[in-house]
This record gives sequence, C-alpha cells and structure tokens, in this order.
Amino acid sequence: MESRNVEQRRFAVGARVACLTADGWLEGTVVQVDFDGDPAEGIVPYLVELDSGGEVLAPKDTAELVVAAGQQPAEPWHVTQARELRRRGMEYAGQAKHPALFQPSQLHRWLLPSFLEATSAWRSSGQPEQLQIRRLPNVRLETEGIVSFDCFTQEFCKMLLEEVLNYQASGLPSRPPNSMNNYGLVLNEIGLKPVFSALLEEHLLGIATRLFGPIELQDAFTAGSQGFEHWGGDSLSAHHTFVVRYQPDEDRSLDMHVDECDVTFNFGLTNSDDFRGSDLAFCGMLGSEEHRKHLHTYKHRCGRCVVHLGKRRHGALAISSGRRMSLIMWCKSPVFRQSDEYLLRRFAPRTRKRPRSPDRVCLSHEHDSDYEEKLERLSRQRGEPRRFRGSTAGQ
Ligand SMILES: O=C(O)CCC(=O)C(=O)O
Ligand SMILES: [Fe+2]
Repeated sequence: MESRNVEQRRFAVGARVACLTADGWLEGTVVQVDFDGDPAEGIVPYLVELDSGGEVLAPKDTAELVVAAGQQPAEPWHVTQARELRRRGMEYAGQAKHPALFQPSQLHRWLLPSFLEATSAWRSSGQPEQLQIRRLPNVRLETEGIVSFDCFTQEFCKMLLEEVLNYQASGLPSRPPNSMNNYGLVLNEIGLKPVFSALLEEHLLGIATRLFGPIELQDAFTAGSQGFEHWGGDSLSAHHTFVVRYQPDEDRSLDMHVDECDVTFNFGLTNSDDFRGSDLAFCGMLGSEEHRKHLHTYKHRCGRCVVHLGKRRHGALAISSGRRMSLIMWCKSPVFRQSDEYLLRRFAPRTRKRPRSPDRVCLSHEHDSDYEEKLERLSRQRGEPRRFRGSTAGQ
C-alpha cells in the first residue's frame, strides 16, 4: 500500500500505460489514480483498464511495474514462448488421460508411503531437523554430494509416461525440454506445474534443506562427506520440470554439463530392464580442480530419485538398446541467488592449484575448448591409434 499523493503520480487518468502482469506486459488506460476500492489491497496507485479486457491494479508507482505504453522492455523470446506454451497446455487438461495427475491434492497417492512417512514430521512441524535423511526409503549416499532414495510408486511412473505419450499424440505444441535434450516434454507447460510445485514445497524442500541448506541445518547422514555445501537448498522455490527420453535412434547420450539451477532432482521413470547403458556419470563441481575428474556412475531405477547440485558436472552415457525416460526438476533459489554467499560459490575461484588432468568420461564436447587436445592425449596414453581431426570411421 502507498500513501495518497495524487500530484506526485507519474500518470493521470486517461494515460496510456503498460503494466507488468502475470501474463507479461499488457497495455491499457489508467481509469483511476490512488484507487481505494479494494479493502484487501488498500490504496493502490493505479487502476488500469486493459486493452485485452479486464482490469489490473498497479500496487506500486514504479517503472518496474508501470511504464508509458510502448516503453515496456522487450521480453526475451523464450519467456514469450514459455507463456504461450503454458496457455496452450492448459487446454490439454480436458483431454488428459489421467486427470488425477494434475491435481495437487492427489500428490500423496503417487508417493511411496515410506517416503511420505519420512517427510511427515517436517511437514507438520515446519522444523527441518524433524526430517532425517536416513529415514528416506532405501537411501544411499552415492558419493560426495550425491544422494539417492526411493520416492514415486511404479503406478505413478507408468501413468506419467502414458500422459506424456498422450500429450505428444494430441497435436498440441511442445518444445525440447532444455537446450541439450532434444526429446521429451516440459511438464510445466502441459498443466502439471502446480503438482510439481507442491512436490517441491511439501517434500523435496525439506530434503534439500538437510542436504544443501545452511550448514547448521544439514543432516548428520552426510556429516564427514564433502560436497554438501549451502546452495540455497532451504529456499528453493522455482523449478523447471521436464521429462527426457533416450534411445539409440534419438538422443543416445548427453554431453557433460552443469544445470541451469541450484539443486537437481532426477527421477527414473522406466524400468531398468527396459534399456541398456544410459547411466549417469558424475564428475566434480564447476570451478574446482576436480571438475573433470570422474566421481561416480549412477544407474537409474524406476521411481528412485538422485539429487545433486546443479553445478556438479554430469552427463548421460550412451544407451545401447531400449528406451530410458527420466523426470527432472531443475530447482532454483531466487533468494539465495541475491546473497553474497551465492556470488562466492558461483564466481570466486575455488582453488589456485592447477586443475587435475581430466578423465575421459568427464570431457565435454560442447563446453571444453581443449576437448580434442585432451581426448587425443588420453588416447595416446592408452596406446590407441592416433585420431585425425575431421576423419570419419571407415574412410
Ligand atoms: O539423463 C539424465 O538422467 C540427466 C539429464 C540431465 O542431466 C539434464 O537434463 O540436465
Ligand atoms: Fe543435467
């Protein structure tokens, strides 16, 4: 609420303005200044009638929220595209194969009872200490900074895969799930975002707090293990949630990379018998001397979650047969990203020592400018025949 001061308002009744709304910048006309019509809002600087229909209240008289019509900043193309896809995705709800999947109130049905049990005391008390990582079903400390546990029921995995196929058969638009995977679906854009927001808020946030939250909230389960630094695990609130698909004639593997997020939850959706290969290889943290050293290889299992920091290098090894699908939540903490601690984690040099010589599996074709050179050196060390740049097998 702002105090009444009509003379100092930037716009008068009748002015043409653009307002930042949940649907992006929308143009309209100011119909009241210092509007006092909604007891819940108090006095708000402007009531604007939108050209597209409806009205909007501008809660503050600042250029971040209201500008002269035509002066609104250009929106990045991907924001416009994502909004349009979400709008079309909402139409899908009526054609869904499993409408219950779209209801946050049904979420508990898709989670294993033992998983629900492990997060319940934290959920009801709000105290992170009440969530004990060791009580997550079949929990495993895979290696430093990486934990896995059972989470979803088999029924959920099957239903979600059917839903993805059903959406893809509907003819509604979709796009690749991220800038690296070509096959899959962004679940946030087919009407499933509220369900995964509930999963994050009601369950995963507690786990992330205990693994990647402030040091005083971290769980004894990982005590003595490296790799469990504070990356805003206690304030994750945004997520990009999608399904990826690998098969020999589509995406066979995924180059080594770090994710555009703070904490990643990756859930297997397909049975281990349905594919061969396609393991997830983990290396060191971005900026560390271990960044290109191999740490661990993880085998996906249906319904099981593996959680790691987004800035840990990882990639999917080649699939040799069958099909693997996984559900991935890239989770971010906008709050933590404003902190000095984040800047330190993200941008301060971690070490002055020389990075250790890379392991082959951790090399990235896309991100390492010395990829060819290192690959060649590693091949020579292993006594493999010399590779020639640009040559193709069989020529
Ligand atoms: O294939 C996987 O399980 C991992 C995919 C991945 O790392 C990603 O999409 O960021
Ligand atoms: Fe990733």
